[in-house]
Amino acid sequence: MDGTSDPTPPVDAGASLVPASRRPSKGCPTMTSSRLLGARPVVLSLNVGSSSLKAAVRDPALRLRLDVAGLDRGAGRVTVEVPGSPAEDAGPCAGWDDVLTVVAAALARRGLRPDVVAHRIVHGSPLLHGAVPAGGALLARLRAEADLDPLHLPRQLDVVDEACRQWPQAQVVLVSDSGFHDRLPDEAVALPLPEEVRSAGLRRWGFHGLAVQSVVDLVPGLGRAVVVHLGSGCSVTAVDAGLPRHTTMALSPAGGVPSLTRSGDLDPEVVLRLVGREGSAGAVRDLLNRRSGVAGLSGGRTDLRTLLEAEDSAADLAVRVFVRDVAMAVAAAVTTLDGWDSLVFTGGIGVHSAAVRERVCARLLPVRPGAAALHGSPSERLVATGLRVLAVPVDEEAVVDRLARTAAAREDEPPPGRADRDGGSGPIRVLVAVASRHGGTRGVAEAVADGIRRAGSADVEVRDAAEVDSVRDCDAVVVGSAVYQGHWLPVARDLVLRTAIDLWDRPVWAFSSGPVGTPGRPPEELLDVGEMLTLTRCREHRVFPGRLDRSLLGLPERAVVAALRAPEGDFRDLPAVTAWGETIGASLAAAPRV
Ligand SMILES: Cc1cc2nc3c(=O)[nH]c(=O)nc-3n(C[C@H](O)[C@H](O)[C@H](O)COP(=O)(O)O)c2cc1C
Ligand SMILES: Nc1ncnc2c1ncn2[C@@H]1O[C@H](COP(=O)(O)OP(=O)(O)O)[C@@H](O)[C@H]1O
Ligand SMILES: CC(=O)OP(=O)(O)O
Ligand SMILES: [Mg+2]
Repeated sequence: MDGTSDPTPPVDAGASLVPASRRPSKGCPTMTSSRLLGARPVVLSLNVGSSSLKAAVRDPALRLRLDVAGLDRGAGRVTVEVPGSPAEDAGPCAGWDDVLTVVAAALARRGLRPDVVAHRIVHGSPLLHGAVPAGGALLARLRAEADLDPLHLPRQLDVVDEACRQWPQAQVVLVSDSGFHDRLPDEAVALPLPEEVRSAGLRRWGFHGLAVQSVVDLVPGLGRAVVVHLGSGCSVTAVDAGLPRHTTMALSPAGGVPSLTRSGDLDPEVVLRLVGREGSAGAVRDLLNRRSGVAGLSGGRTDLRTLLEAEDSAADLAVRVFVRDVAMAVAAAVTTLDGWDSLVFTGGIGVHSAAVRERVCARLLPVRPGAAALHGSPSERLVATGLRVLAVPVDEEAVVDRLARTAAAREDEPPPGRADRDGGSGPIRVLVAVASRHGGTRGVAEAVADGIRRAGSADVEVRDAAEVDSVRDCDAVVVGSAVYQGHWLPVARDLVLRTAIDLWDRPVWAFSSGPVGTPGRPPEELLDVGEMLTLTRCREHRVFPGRLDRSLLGLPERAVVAALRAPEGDFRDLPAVTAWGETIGASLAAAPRV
C-alpha cells in the first residue's frame, strides 16, 4: 500500500434555476426566453486544460462526463461516462479544432441540449470574479490579454466562441480558475515590487483554484492542508479551514514550480538575458511556456511514465529537478500554516503516478520529526507521523457547475430594462455618474443632466460614481471624472471596471473635466481614458475645462498645482456643457436602444 486513500466520490452540487428572459449580451448570441423553461436547467461545464478537455452535463444530477486527453500531442482520446455504466473509450479526436464537435455529438446522441454553457477561464483579472456572464466587453478584454498565457486563454476563448455557435440558445458563463484565491492574505498577493508597478496590476492571482476548491468540497476534515496539483500545469497551495494561505503560481500559470512544459519561477536576470537572446518578449514567452519545465530538461519529453522508465541522464535529471522543486514548494507552503494535517495530490500525475508521489514524499521526510527513522514507503512513514496523505481525483467541472448555477440564478431576475418595465413607452432612464474631488466636475455633470432633460422627456439622475453599485436599471449612462495628474479619479475607473459588462449593453458617453486657464493647463495627455472608452464602447468623449479654487486644496495639492503652473479660477463653460447634454438627449430620444 502506498499510503494514499481511495478517491473520494465526487459530490454533485447545484441550486435550481428559475426561468427568465434576459438582456442579450454582445459577443455571445441572444438567449431565447424559452431556454430555461424547466426549473432544472441543463448546464454543460467545460474545462479546457493545457493538454485536455473535460466536460460534464448536469441538470443538476450528473448526466454525462466526457474527457479528451492527450490533445497537446495531437493524439486526443475520448472517454465518455454515463452514470451507472463504466467509462467507455469513444475513439480518437484529431485535435483542438474538432473537440467541441465531439462534445456536441455526444450530447446530441443522448438528447441533451444545454441551457447554460459554463467554461473554466484561466486568467487573473479584476473583471473575473467567481462566475460571470460572458458579455462582449469581457470577452474583448480577455482576448486583448490572451497572449499573457498562450497555453490556455486563446484556446479557452475559441472554445467559448464555438460554444456560442453550437448552442445559440444557451447562456454562457465564464468561471474563474483564480476565484478560490480571491481570499489569499495580502502578503501572499503582493509581489516584492514598487507600489507603482503593483498598482498597474502585477500581483499574485493564483490558479488551479477550481481543483483546490474541489478538494475542499470532497474531503471532510481537511484541516491545514497542502494541495499539490500535478497535471500539465503544476502548483502547490496551502489551505487552512477552506481558505487559501499561499499558492505558487502568481500572475500567470507559467510561474511557481516547474510544469510539464513551463519553466516556473526563474531568476529575473535569466528572463532578461533570454529577451536579448530570443529577440522579443513573445519568443521568450513561447520558450518559457512550451519548451521549458520537464520538457526543457528532458529534450522534449513530457510523460513522466516514460521519463521514470528511461535510463538516460536527461530523463533522470528532469525527474529529480521536478520532484525537488515540488517538494521544496510543499515545505515552504507549510510555513504559511500553523500546523500541518493533510498532504493532497491531485491532477493527472498526482492521482495516477504513485512513483512521483513517493518521490515527493521521500524528500519531505525531514519535515516531519521522527519520520526518517520509521519503516515503510515514504508516504506510509509520513502517515505514521499523523499526516493524512491523499490522492484525490478532483471534479473541477462540478465546481464550475455549482458556481455557474449560482451566477445564472443571480442573473435570473435582472432589474427590468425599459422595454420590460413599461413596454418601452415610459421615460428613458439616464444615469450621469460623476467623480469629483472639489465639486467642480459635479457642476459639469449637473449641466450635462440639464441638457439631456431639455432635449426630451428623459428621467435623468446625477450620482457620485462611488455610490453606483449597478447600472442595470438605466437605459443610458454618462460617466465623467475630474482629471488629476493625467488620470481619471480612481472611483470613476473603478465604476467602469465593475460595471463594464452592463455598460457594454447600453449607450455610454463620457467626459473629463480638467484643464484650467487659457490655454488649458496642464497640457498633458489623458493617460488611461482610452481604456475606459474601449471597455464601454463609448459613443463620444469630451474634455471640458475645469475649476481651480486654491482655498479648497490641501498642501500637497497646492504644491502640485504650483509645479504644474495651473492658474486659479473657474474656467468651466457650463452653457457649452449643457449644449452637449442636449445632443445626448436628442440622440436618445431618436434611438433609445443600442
Ligand atoms: C493637484 C491637481 C492636479 C491636477 N492635475 C490635472 C491634470 O493632470 N490634467 C488636467 O487636465 N487637470 C488637472 N487638474 C485640474 C483639475 O482637473 C480641475 O481643477 C478640475 O476642475 C477639478 O475638478 P473637481 O473640483 O471636480 O475635483 C489638477 C488639479 C489639481 C488640484
Ligand atoms: N499514470 C500516470 N503517470 C504519470 N503521468 C500521468 C499518468 N496518468 C496521466 N498522467 C499525466 O497527467 C497529465 C494530465 O493531467 P490533467 O490534470 O488531466 O491535465 P490538464 O493540465 O490538461 O488538466 C498528462 O501529462 C498525463 O501524461
Ligand atoms: C492553471 C493551469 O496550469 O491549468 P492546467 O493544469 O489545466 O494547464
Ligand atoms: Mg487541469
